[in-house]
Amino acid sequence: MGTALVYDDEMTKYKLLWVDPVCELEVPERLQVSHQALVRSGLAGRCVPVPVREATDEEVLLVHSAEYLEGVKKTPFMDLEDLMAFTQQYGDVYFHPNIYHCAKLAIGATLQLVDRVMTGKVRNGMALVRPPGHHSQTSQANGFCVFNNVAIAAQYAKKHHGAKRVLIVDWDIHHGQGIQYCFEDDPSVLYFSWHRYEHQSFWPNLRESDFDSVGSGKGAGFNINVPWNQVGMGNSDYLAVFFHVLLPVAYEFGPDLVLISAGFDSAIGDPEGHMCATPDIFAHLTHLLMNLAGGKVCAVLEGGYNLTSLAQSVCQTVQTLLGDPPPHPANLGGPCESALESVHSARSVHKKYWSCLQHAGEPSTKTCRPAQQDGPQGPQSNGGGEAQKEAIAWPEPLQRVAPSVRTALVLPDAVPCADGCERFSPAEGPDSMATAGLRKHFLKESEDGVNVKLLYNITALVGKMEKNEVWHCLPFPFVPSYVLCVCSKHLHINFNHTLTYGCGDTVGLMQAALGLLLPLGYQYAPGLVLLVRPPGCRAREDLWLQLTGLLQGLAAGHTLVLVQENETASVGITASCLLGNAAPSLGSLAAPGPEDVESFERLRLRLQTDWPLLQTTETW
Ligand SMILES: NCCCNCCCCCS
Ligand SMILES: [Zn+2]
Repeated sequence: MGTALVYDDEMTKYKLLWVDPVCELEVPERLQVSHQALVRSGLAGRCVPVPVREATDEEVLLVHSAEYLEGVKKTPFMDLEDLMAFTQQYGDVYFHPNIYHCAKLAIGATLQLVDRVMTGKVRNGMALVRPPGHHSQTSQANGFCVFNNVAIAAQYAKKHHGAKRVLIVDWDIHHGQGIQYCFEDDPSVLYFSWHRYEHQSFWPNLRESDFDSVGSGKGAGFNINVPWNQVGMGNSDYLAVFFHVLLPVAYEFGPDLVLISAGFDSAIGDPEGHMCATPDIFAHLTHLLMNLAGGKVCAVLEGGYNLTSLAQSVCQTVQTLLGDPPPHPANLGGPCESALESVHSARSVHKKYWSCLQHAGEPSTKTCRPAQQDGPQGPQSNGGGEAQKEAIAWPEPLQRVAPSVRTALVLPDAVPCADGCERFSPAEGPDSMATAGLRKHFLKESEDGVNVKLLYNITALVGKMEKNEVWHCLPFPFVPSYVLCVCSKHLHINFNHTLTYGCGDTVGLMQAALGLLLPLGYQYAPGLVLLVRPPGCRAREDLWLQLTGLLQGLAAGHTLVLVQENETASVGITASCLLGNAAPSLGSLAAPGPEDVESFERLRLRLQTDWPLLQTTETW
């Protein structure tokens, strides 16, 4: 199944007709540069093009009031004076004779995407739209938004596709208050948003954007706000929130659809965000969501006002939706103190609603630490609207070149090759340092009779992966069961980092994968991931497929999965996972067993000093 791309340049045909320094950022070029970047990189050509359509009144009314819709309907016939007057009643937004048409196309594009994903015509996709939507509310436009595209899409998916649980991930740098208000008391829609907040001093300056707005009534626990109280947040801060707040809850929630309010003003260089996360991080954020909901992920453009980082981030997102493994994550350290405070606050206020957070600490009674002079990544201009003094530069994301063979299988002749894969012939070609290292190690082990021929094949495969000729492979059969990460600097297998972690059940393993293995792996930055399925894991096939999917975020996707002799049946589904197809949904996860929680916490606390991406609370 493919990846849909929904775009129409009609949505570039409105713009600001008067002087307004707040709104001048929201320009038609935002959509043009994003689409052109997708075309030039060849990514658009790999997507399934899906036409836009206008939303019907009924679809607009899923979220907005009739009187608001009636008012907006009049704007195409207004002259400049009336348009300015009409605009005055709302905040930080502008109208144009063609914006009503474009706003209906933005909803229609989003719903076209939802239709194709929910009916299985495509696996996932992206809608490149403007005007954005996440700030607009029942009866008002706000923050460049006229209709709430993503909120309407969630209601539409429930009503027309029987979606029971919809997860909305809003990674835009502004709080999508319009979405929060829409689902405040609705437990069928889990809304997650991080946003620049600076203790309510950043727009839209709302008290209800803070971490203690958790939803109300039956919706309590289904609204998660992670406020950024400093600018300069980077890749490690974003990943820490995914590993320790969003993903554990998302897997417990078990959505049947994921909508991403994909705003890229949270990327480096953005005049609104003032953050430092690089465009490649959106490849990882997208990847980490792609095994939820059986892979049904719809990304919908919201903000993003630096045309360079916007275009690069859109490409990173779409290339990952297409199934290409993300690049090696760049310069990961631990999250900064301010980010840790935000992570801790969100976890502690939600521990009563989500069993995966049951061991989170209590809300910190500490007053917030005196603000550092500089943001975590050095000096940033501190004003919301201040123009950045020095132009921010960052390296262009590296080309993510797809090797000729994506997944190779080393199988006994009797076992049929899974479709889409290549059967790998035994080792040939000169030993690289890497394969020599592996060979030396494995041969040392060969006293206990492990299949030496197989080992040669494995080491040859590693050599091919190292030369990026093959991404994944599935040599088979194999005996021992341990997972080891092979570091990327030079190949040494450092068993100090072998992490043995016994789990009672699937839930415990899944939470350990999210809160321990992934942060550790991302920080360790291995050159190769060797995933060995222990005997008898057929019983947890879906869990192992989740792990196989998630771990492809490491080592630029170079994954070696070793399968037991008696598990021929799992070769096909494992190969499918290595080919980029989503793992089957786990559904909603139950509570992890207390003993699992105990051992998980003990291990995390022991390791977090050396591996700061494991931290979930501030260290002071
Ligand atoms: N000082 C007021 C700044 C208002 N900025 C509005 C930004 C809307 C972003 C939509 S993603
Ligand atoms: Zn925004």
